[in-house]
Amino acid sequence: MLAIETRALCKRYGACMVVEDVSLNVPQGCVYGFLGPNGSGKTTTMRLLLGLLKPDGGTIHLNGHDLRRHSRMALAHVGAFVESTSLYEHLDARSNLQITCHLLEIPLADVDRVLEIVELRADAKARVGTFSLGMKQRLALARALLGSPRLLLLDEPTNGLDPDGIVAMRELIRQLPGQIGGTVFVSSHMLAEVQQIAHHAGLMLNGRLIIQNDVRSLLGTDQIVAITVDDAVLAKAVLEAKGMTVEQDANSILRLYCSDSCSPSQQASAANRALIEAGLQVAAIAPEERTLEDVYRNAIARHPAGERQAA
Ligand SMILES: Nc1ncnc2c1ncn2[C@@H]1O[C@H](COP(=O)(O)OP(=O)(O)OP(=O)(O)O)[C@@H](O)[C@H]1O
Repeated sequence: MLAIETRALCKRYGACMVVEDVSLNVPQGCVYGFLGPNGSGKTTTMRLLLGLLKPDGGTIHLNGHDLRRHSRMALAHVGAFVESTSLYEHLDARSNLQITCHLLEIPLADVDRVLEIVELRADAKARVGTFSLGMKQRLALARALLGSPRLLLLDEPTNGLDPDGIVAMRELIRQLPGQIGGTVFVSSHMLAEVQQIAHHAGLMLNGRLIIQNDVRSLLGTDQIVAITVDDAVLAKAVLEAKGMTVEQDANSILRLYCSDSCSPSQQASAANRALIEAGLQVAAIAPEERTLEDVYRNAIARHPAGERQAA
């Protein structure tokens, strides 16, 4: 059973389709990074998942329950913060959480548990108006954690945070699946951040989910070998004469594009041998690490929706 499963989810505003044919597969127990530039449809999708918006087409299942038919069961173990989080600034952190407990009929004892998780226990009696943005975000996260949800939806939790706040939130999110025994679905446009914490990722563009996979597969086995050599022009000619595909960048680093029939390490050895036989000095030769940013840029370049956006 998936934590979130949507099929052909659609939402339009007027004539504009802002979520189109989105089929999410979010496994249990993972951090799922829901990525995309501003306006790509992430928040709208999250509002659909929470039943705050009605879809124009498609289905949503949360923890195996159909959101349309059995919304109470589907949302029973879901916590969220979506967009600007409203906190009572004139009250202290504990009181803010207690109000939510009263509203949702959650035992007050849960307040200490969630304050502990977000590391705000020492500030429980401080007025929220005096909190930094990072502390407010963590308090909003604490509120979403009340009632022990098994699925947590977080919309841009690092928005507006300074570097320290981003690191603190990232570390919190990384640990959440273990702490809640469940799944964290987190939207962001900060790909490098998400790459550090997400096991799975989905990439949105112009309302469409253009890629979805586990992060390891998305980053793939390295298919490019970077080579630093004393004479890049000669080296390129030597490798091309051996039938290899090579490009030279502005810093005279060569990129060897590996063929499917050979692993990157085999190609690296073959290239190294050829260069040394040609009397060249190889300073460095190693598979190049890909990032989610690379994956995303490639996908946008290849995808028709990306061409529309670029036009
Ligand atoms: N209530 C609305 N009425 C009309 N259009 C809307 C409404 N809400 C969102 N949109 C449009 O839907 C598209 C997707 O917006 P959405 O907020 O879902 O994107 P997003 O990926 O979350 O962006 P951001 O990262 O900026 O929050 C945008 O073009 C936006 O202008």
